[in-house]
Amino acid sequence: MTADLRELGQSDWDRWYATLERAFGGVAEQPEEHELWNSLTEYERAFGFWDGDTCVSTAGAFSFRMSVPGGAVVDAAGVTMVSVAATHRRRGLLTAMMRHQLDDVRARGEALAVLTASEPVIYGRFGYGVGSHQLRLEIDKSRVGLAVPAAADEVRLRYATPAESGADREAVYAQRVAGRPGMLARRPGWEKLPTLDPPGDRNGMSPQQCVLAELDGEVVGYALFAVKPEWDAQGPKGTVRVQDVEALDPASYAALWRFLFGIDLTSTVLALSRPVDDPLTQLVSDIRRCDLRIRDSLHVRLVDVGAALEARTYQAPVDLVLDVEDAFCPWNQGRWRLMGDAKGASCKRVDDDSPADLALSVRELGSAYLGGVPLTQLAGAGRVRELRQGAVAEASLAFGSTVAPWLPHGF
Ligand SMILES: CC(=O)SCCNC(=O)CCNC(=O)[C@H](O)C(C)(C)COP(=O)(O)OP(=O)(O)OC[C@H]1O[C@@H](n2cnc3c(N)ncnc32)[C@H](O)[C@@H]1OP(=O)(O)O
Repeated sequence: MTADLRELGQSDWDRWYATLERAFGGVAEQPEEHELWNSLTEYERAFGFWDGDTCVSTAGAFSFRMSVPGGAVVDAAGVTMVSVAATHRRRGLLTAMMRHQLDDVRARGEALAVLTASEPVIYGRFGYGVGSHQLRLEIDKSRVGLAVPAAADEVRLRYATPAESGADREAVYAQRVAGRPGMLARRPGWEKLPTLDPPGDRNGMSPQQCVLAELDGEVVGYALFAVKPEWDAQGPKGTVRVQDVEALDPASYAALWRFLFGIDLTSTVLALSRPVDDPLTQLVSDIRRCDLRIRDSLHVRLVDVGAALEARTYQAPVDLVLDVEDAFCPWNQGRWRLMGDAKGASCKRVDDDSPADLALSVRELGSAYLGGVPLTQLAGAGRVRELRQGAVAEASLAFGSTVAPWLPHGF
């Protein structure tokens, strides 16, 4: 087999994207999805292997800005649309694409690459670690109450169409980004993603609905959701599927959830992706009846260890030498001295013979980077080696985040 890696040309998008769709089972997306992903494709960052005239693999990246612990919003390559045709699988095409892409990310000066994986086993070999998780909640409303603060009564709720509420929702979202690591600042065009709602994908759900929360005439929160009406011999048993809830204050947040729980003729509230520290889990009266499930969300790769570790801040003062193993991006391999605190950090190569305090691979650094996976946990699994007593605890405290990282939507 000879296949050439080519940058994506404008006229090749349909064939290129069809290769991706086929690798995901061959069910064509709805026209609205095609149009959106076509408009968001960054052609100069999209490529694939071609076997003659046939596209046999795809990959791309988005030029994201992502929040990191401390509140900075930094460049990150959002790896996306990765596929290899089943006719060409397990011959190294993915590996070749990852090589090409990580070299390109480095050349662009982006210190981080991030992705959501179709299967979590794929990307560890390329230095990605699971850096954030998401909660799924399926709540039996008949058994679960909400302890809503009295101030929620001051919040006014009103329906708005998803389209007409776009500017208000984006303004709220934008204010939330810096406060939670792993959130993406949405560039123009991306505001369409949360309200992408092709009729062919609804499976009995209503079109997407939106409710805005207002305090003193200002929009301070929103909920995007859909309702699936269902009935059986005992009466109504519909489902409220929550796509997103964001609010700028606790009262508005609780008021929005109270609204979602109160929708008539429904018995279940289903939230597919919430942060693992979602205050909702403290509002509910019976956590067991929320059927919590946790799964991996954002996979994080430090492409430039020094620049990435300098881009975030640290919860507690830290001064450590890290011995980093990175076979796929050998420019990161070796010892780095990290000094930092809540104000800033420096991370430089160690040229002298200073001994390392911790030994870990770049994959573990990716897991710990956003503050969602404690280094103590990774050490407990034998994935971080403590070379100086106490170093794991010091590093774990410093790398932590007061707010759990979370990615609100896929890409
Ligand atoms: C960010 C995103 O877009 S995620 C979406 C990823 N895409 C998909 O899941 C679509 C369906 N799957 C595919 O298209 C392909 O199977 C891919 C892209 C996952 C893998 O492509 P391939 O070209 O077969 O991978 P490649 O041959 O480079 O494999 C490299 C190594 O990873 C392993 N590997 C690749 N895919 C998988 C997998 N799904 N599960 C376990 N191991 C895998 C291979 O066995 C190989 O291991 P080895 O080096 O020990 O031999």
